[in-house]
Amino acid sequence: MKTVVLGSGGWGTALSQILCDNGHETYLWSHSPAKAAEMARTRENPLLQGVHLPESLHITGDLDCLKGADLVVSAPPSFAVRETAKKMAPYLTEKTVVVSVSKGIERDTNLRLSQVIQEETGNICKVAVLSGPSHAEEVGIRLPTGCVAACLDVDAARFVQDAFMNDYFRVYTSGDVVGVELAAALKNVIALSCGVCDGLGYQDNTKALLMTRAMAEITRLGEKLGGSRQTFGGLAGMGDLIVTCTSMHSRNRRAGILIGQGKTPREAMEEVGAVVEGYFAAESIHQLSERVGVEMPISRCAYEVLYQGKQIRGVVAELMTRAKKDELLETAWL
Ligand SMILES: NC(=O)c1ccc[n+]([C@@H]2O[C@H](COP(=O)([O-])OP(=O)(O)OC[C@H]3O[C@@H](n4cnc5c(N)ncnc54)[C@H](O)[C@@H]3O)[C@@H](O)[C@H]2O)c1
Ligand SMILES: O=P(O)(O)OC[C@H](O)CO
Repeated sequence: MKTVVLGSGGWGTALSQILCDNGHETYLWSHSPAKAAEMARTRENPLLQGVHLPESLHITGDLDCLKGADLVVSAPPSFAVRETAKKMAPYLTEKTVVVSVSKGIERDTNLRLSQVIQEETGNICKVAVLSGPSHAEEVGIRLPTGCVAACLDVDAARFVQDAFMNDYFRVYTSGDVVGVELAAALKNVIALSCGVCDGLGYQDNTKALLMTRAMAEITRLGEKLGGSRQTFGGLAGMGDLIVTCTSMHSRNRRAGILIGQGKTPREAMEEVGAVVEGYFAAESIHQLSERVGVEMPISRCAYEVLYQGKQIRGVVAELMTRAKKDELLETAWL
């Protein structure tokens, strides 16, 4: 079949390689024609160092590659999902499946990214999401990885599973689009916070405390917004939280380390040099949790440090000395 990946960051590029490996006619589109030409010439993406892209991969800056596509992968950073969806819309038919792989929440509207795509494409096509513990750097060198393909339409979820699954990329299906998408966005704020702990010199006890209590608050908000509890204990939830909080591949964690060492959020993001979704998601999550009345102490503290200039050590002391709780009463997700 014909597949098109829109967005040539590390993740779009790694996914386009899987689709090539699986024998699909695959196009990787970059919003920068110059960048597309350079990648086509070198067969490399500087964001995915050491990976030589398959000769069968078509790399282009021309949106006409979308003509007749069976599967379209939406892979830009969250801030560009709406403009990318507007661009793809004229090419879609009722047979096209669009799969969103970006991890975030749209600023201003606080919509999930599949909702943004659905808004811009009408109900022409089916929209699925693909998420899980999956750093592009490792998928790029074909290390065993697992993800979840979620769609309300079971056939579309299976279609995505079939398109991507192979001996190094295992895909499970799910009907919980809301949970899978929220888990992806929410964990980025926690990965950034784990990085801050590293930057401060805190060690393993602190990070285990942070990750475990973060799961409780992520699940609280996710369920309130319509996600299934089980999803947060699965690959897209716990799995992605673990990988992002512990890996040096994580841009969110790396930005957090720099902030913990004293850099401002802006300086940290510039130094990381790739999209740090957790910074943007922190604001949306703060607004969403306030709107629906869900307590999220860790995410709120991250918001206060990132957007209100609160002192990190003061915030940590505040978290540690919150009102006393009973763990079983407070850990409904278990
Ligand atoms: N990198 C990963 O391991 C990984 C894994 C899973 C999900 N994701 C998610 O995928 C999304 C993309 O991340 P990434 O790591 O591929 O990005 P990246 O940081 O590697 O690169 C960002 C890319 O976005 C492109 N871009 C910038 N403005 C654009 C626009 N207006 N329209 C289209 N493209 C534009 C740039 O050309 C650049 O190539 C993010 O939401 C991220 O959370 C990333
Ligand atoms: O590099 P990060 O922090 O954006 O994380 C990438 C993926 O979400 C890991 O699954």
